Amino acid sequence: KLLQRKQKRALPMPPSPPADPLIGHLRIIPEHDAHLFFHQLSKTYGKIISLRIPRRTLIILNSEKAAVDLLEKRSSIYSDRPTSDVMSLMGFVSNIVLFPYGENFRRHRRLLNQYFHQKKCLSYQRVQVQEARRLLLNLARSPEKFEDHLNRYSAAIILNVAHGHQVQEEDDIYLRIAQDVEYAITHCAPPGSNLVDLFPFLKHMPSWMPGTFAATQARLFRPVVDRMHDYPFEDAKRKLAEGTSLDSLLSSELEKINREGEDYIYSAQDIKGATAIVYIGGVDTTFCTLLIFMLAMVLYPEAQTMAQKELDQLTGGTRLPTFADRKSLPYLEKLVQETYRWHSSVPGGMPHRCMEDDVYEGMFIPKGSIIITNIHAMTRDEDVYKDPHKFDPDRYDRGEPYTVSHFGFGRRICPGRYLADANVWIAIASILTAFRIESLTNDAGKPMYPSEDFESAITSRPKPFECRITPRNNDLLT
Ligand code: HEM
Repeated sequence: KLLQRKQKRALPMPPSPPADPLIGHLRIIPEHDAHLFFHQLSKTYGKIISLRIPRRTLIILNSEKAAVDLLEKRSSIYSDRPTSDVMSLMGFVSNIVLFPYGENFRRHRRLLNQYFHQKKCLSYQRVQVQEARRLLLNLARSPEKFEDHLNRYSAAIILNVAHGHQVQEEDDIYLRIAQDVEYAITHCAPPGSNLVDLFPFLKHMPSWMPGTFAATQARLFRPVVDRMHDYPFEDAKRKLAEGTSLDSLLSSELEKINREGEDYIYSAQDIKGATAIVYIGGVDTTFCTLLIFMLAMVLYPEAQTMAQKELDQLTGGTRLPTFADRKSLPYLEKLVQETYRWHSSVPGGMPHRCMEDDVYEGMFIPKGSIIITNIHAMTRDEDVYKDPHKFDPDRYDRGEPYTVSHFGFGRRICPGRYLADANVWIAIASILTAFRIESLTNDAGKPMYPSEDFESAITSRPKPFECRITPRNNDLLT
């Protein structure tokens, strides 16, 4: 075994750009849009790259094949996560995203699977259809606020099925709490990417030391994060006592805690953590995907026309689509898949951690390496997709494959993917049936196309843009 280990360690690591002494590649890794930088590096150094920063090795995977070969086919050693001190300081303590691979991870995964496995998600279709209709009415009423409406849609479904809460038209307290938490997360930087995470010892330094900014911020934001965990739980307890609960993850779990008490395998803390992460993992990702779809429709009107023709043929223009129609809408399916591929809403993926020394294609991957799944590079891989920057649903007729990377990999694959995919599909199908989405025009009637710019933290969305959203058939909007 010792010999094997020595033989592995004698192999070269994946290629890297030149490094500085001591700090390695720390200086060249940008704080923002690292996925673009890593993609660029892959053009010079190959699709698997290693970077060194103090106390850590990063292995960047820029190809879907490598990610599947390692994170899925060897999932028993690639399903760990690097720790995030910032997120723990902020109060995300019972949060599956941050759990190392082990018993707690498995317990939480089982809990989420109970509520979000493929068949269970069929029971949420009624809520999804109802929220899609409300989305259309909101878009008809104030099309210029399309961002707000898409955000509300994405939140309303999660809050209904996970928290048992029905979003209010005005000033909803759940949305307000979530907004505060979103602000907190974006101001503390994504896990693994800031100084406190790279040098965990910094969090014990006084907060005036340079470089400890994120830790101070994290502590400041703690009450906001605590509220996201505590408020829904207390609210659900109250509703259960009053007999006014809606069926949801939270109400079912509370009933089990009440029934089984201390013997129940999930504690109040577990349930609070699970509902919080379903919100954090599920709302912004869905919202960003829908914004990406809107931008694609403005920039690629022909794809939109094709999808609308297909929808009109099926529905006769007299009704809105339902989930039962999905199989009969092949062009729409390609358009949805192309939305996932064209621009991923989680372009840098979530980091995994390798638990054993490993060898892949003759390259050594040391135990403890952080594995970055560069989904952006995978879905824009020129060896797989012709003109990858182009939004082109017809590419799949030429034999190009649907991407499998947008929901991540292996035992860490997104547990909410069935719910998410249905949220995205019914929203897109409904919007395209009811509205035409177009660029604004200048005084001479020429289209003023928005630029294809994105802003990214963990999730990525188009920079704010304007468009014209006009009803195609008012009868569908009553
Ligand atoms: C279009 C929407 C969504 C996208 C693009 C998306 C994407 C992802 C990705 C890329 C990961 C990382 C997987 C990995 O580590 O390899 C992930 C993890 C996760 N997602 Fe999603 N997601 C979406 C919606 C949802 C929804 C609706 C939920 C909740 C119901 C959810 C809950 C989670 C959780 C809890 C994790 C962490 C899993 C773990 O660490 O084991 N996501 N998602």
